Amino acid sequence: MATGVYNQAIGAFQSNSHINNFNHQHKFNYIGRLVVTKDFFSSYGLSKRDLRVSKCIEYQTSVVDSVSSASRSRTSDRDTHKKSNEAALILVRHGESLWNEKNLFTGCVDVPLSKKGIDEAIEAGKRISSIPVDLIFTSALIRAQMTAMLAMTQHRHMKVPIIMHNESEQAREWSQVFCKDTKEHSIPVIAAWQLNERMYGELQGLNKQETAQRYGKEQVHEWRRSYNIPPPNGESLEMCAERAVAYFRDQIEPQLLSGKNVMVSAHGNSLRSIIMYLDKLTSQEVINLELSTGIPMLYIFKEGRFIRRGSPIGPTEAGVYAYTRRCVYKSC
Ligand SMILES: O=C(O)[C@@H](CO)OP(=O)(O)O
Repeated sequence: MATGVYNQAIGAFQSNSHINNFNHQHKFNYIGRLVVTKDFFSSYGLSKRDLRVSKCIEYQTSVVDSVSSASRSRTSDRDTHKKSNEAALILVRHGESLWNEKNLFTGCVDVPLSKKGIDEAIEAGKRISSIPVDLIFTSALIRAQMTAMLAMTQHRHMKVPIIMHNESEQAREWSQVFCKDTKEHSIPVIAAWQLNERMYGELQGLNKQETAQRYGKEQVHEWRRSYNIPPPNGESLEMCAERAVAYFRDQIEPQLLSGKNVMVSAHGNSLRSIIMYLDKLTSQEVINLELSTGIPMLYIFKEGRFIRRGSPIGPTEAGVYAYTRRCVYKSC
């Protein structure tokens, strides 16, 4: 296996001013630390010369696309000729919701993004704007759907995300698109309840800080972060994982296997359970896994394995860490 190893993690997951400067100076955006095979390069029609962009890396990554308009017009060709058995998986927790802002337990309550959440979703879109996306999965909740849609407004391919309505024969029939070219410039979006936030039971709508004062920090921490202890009448992470990971394996993995690049826009706990599966975390390790709102995380799927990429390395980048295994729990 011819493999280029990129040792320096800088780039698309750093601050946006950095990204903008970087894009201005170079033809390509890029995604931090990557292991990319030769096949993966050629599958997007990128040459080694095209990919020489930074003193910090040898080559560019093939999941990253050229920003030039000429290259943009070649995108569909490139996609058509894609033969690689590698695919990109982008996971993004929705931007801040109006209830995150108020510090309320949200769970399956369908709350929209706050102003800050909208900005976060747009910033998330900038970070992934050079990664071709073939298919989007979101939860059934509006905050995840808004995040996916807003993120895609920033994408270089300018494809239009279209929600697939599979709830009835009529819904399928009535939402058909009859132009091949228009279809090619669209990205199907599949909304699935299985990717919803874990159901928080009787905590939904309560203030997190007041709940910690009432029941004690430790009890609330147990409800929020233990693996198999559910909040009153709610789902534990284990229960959430049963549906979210099953959905991921049955519906999302086959798409990656077929070479499609997939974005999943979902929630703190549904994504924690999926990451637990992808990174083979133990039920102890997942306790310390925290996800930031609106920070995309990139995985490369190759030969049945998920290779995690994308979180920047270095103390100065703490503000944009997508997630950290070791975090200090804060009762907020
Ligand atoms: O309220 C919720 O639904 C979740 C995510 O915001 O909270 P927690 O941080 O407890 O997982």
